[in-house]
Amino acid sequence: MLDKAIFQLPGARRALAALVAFSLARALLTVGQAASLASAFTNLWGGAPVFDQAPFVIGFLVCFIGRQGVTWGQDSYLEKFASARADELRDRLLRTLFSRGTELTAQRGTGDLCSLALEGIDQVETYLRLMMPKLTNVIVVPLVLLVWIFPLDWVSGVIALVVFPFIILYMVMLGYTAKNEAARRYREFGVLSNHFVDSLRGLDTLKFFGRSKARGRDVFATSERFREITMKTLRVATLSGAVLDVFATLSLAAIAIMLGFRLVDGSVALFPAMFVLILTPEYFRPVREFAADYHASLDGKNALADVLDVAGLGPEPSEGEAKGAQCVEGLPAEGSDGSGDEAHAPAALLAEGGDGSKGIADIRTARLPVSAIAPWSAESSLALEGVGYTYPRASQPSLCDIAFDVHGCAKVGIVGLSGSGKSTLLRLLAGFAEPTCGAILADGSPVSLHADGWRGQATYIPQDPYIFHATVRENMAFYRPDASDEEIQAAACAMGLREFIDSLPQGLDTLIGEGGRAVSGGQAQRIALSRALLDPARRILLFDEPTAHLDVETEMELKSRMLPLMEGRLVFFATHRLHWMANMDWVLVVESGRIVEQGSPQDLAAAGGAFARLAERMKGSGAFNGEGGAR
Ligand SMILES: Nc1ncnc2c1ncn2[C@@H]1O[C@H](COP(=O)(O)OP(=O)(O)OP(=O)(O)O)[C@@H](O)[C@H]1O
Repeated sequence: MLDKAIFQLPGARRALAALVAFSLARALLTVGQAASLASAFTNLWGGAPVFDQAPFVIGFLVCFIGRQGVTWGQDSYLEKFASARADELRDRLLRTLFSRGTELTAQRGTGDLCSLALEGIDQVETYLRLMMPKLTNVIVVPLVLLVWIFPLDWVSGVIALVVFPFIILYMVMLGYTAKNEAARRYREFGVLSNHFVDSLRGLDTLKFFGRSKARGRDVFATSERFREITMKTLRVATLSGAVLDVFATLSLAAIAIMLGFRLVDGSVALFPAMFVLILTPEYFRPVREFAADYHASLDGKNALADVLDVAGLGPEPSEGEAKGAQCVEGLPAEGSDGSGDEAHAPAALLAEGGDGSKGIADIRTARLPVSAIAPWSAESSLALEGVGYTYPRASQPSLCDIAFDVHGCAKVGIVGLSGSGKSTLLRLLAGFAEPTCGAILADGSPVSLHADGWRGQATYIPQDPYIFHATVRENMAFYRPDASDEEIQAAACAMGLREFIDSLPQGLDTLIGEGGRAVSGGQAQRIALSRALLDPARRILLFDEPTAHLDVETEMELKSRMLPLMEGRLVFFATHRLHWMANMDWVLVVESGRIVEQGSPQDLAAAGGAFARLAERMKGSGAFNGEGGAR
């Protein structure tokens, strides 16, 4: 019944202790209420004057008001606790999404993550608010009431005691059924969210290929499945609640009937009979309240497990799981807030034998120091040693034994056939993912490129840079919101955006991106390049096929603007278009996740090895001609 995940929340033990105290107060006040009422009633039955009952009436009122006060105190305490935990979880979740977003969206899907961040956290809050007090009430209240019932009427005490474990057993059995149904419903909701977002994103493609109606039917079918599972879960919930109610009512009736018979034959006095009769419904009330909300809170329970898992706070995988997975992410150090600010050891350094096979538990507990990364300069160096990477859930590594080093403001080209691992290598260099084995050294010290110290000085420019729903100015000054108009205008000129901006109705203040004015692929690239240009602190540029979908004329024009931007910076440039390699200082040739050749472009071209073969194979698609021009 008690969800262990709750204990992973800060202050959960203290909150449970406070709730136990509230439950205890509630139980004692209930006893006070019952005793006052039973006394007054017994006295009146015995012919005592009405006015003499004033102390009992006052006692009853005091207990009644006290009980309302306890409920109010408990609710407000929990309100604060639940909303503080929900805020922390939302904060933690969002920071994890911003830090490991690309990896997580690939794993779980955008729609699922959106619903987790929006609805999921609300469900967790409701879950904490509803279930924690109900749980302590179920445990504490019946126990306290039994302590009072037994001495006064042991027969009723025995009936209540015998019935209670059956009720709990029944609840546990139903709980399992409901849990499975709710887990299925929760999973289905994630599928539905992903399906919906995916359909919206791919609407153009679906329309173009005449598949939008079929896709609409798919979304309908998924929604229907979700509806059916929801109805099934509700059926289980309603039925179980009703059965539990009947069970509790029958037990109550049994105690009442027994009391009635014994009252008539004189084996029990009126006061204990009244007292027990008043307390019995209170004895079963916590169980009924728990059962009534149990099903409603299951989504929150699933969401809590999910949030903790995504935010990296979930239960640690077993040794076996860890060994089975070659991919072990860099994990925040103890006390870390997960922002990546703290130094934490790259998992690679902790893996034995360089294959990432050491147990995850060892890795979580290991605390090797990781150096801070200094701002990149002409004297800096970066070395990858035996680096490998396996995507989560992938059976094969995408990168193996990657080793190279770069010094100062070098321009490094990364080439290879489609699927060879260029983007994966860039993702590691951008700090989007941690190597699963091997080590990364900056200036000779182990580092995690996941840390802000690296990310803060790197710019990642993919094939389709993301244009935010914001003004042109905001999009360009993304890394430096304080950039002056003059600086933005200068960047616009340098990147060939002048004409485009002049053509916009509100110039730099025109809204672009989704829901605003659309921009072409080339314009998006220029905006992304302006972002890097406007922030001189960004001395590391990571290009992932930035011109792959541009026509040759646009590419050549853009190239003439990009090359000056690369000067005085460390550049990694992954591309299929080999003419760029003539402008690089060093080239890495990747095949099936391994670097098969590296060297200066001229040496590689002369060597007649993998690079020369690749150039031969790519003739006609912007091949390498040794002079930096496409042919
Ligand atoms: N999210 C992922 N999960 C599992 N495997 C992946 C994932 N992304 C890429 N891969 C696999 O990793 C390998 C390398 O992919 P990567 O995208 O790095 O290649 P690439 O050289 O950049 O290809 P391209 O030139 O087509 O972009 C491929 O086999 C690919 O299928």
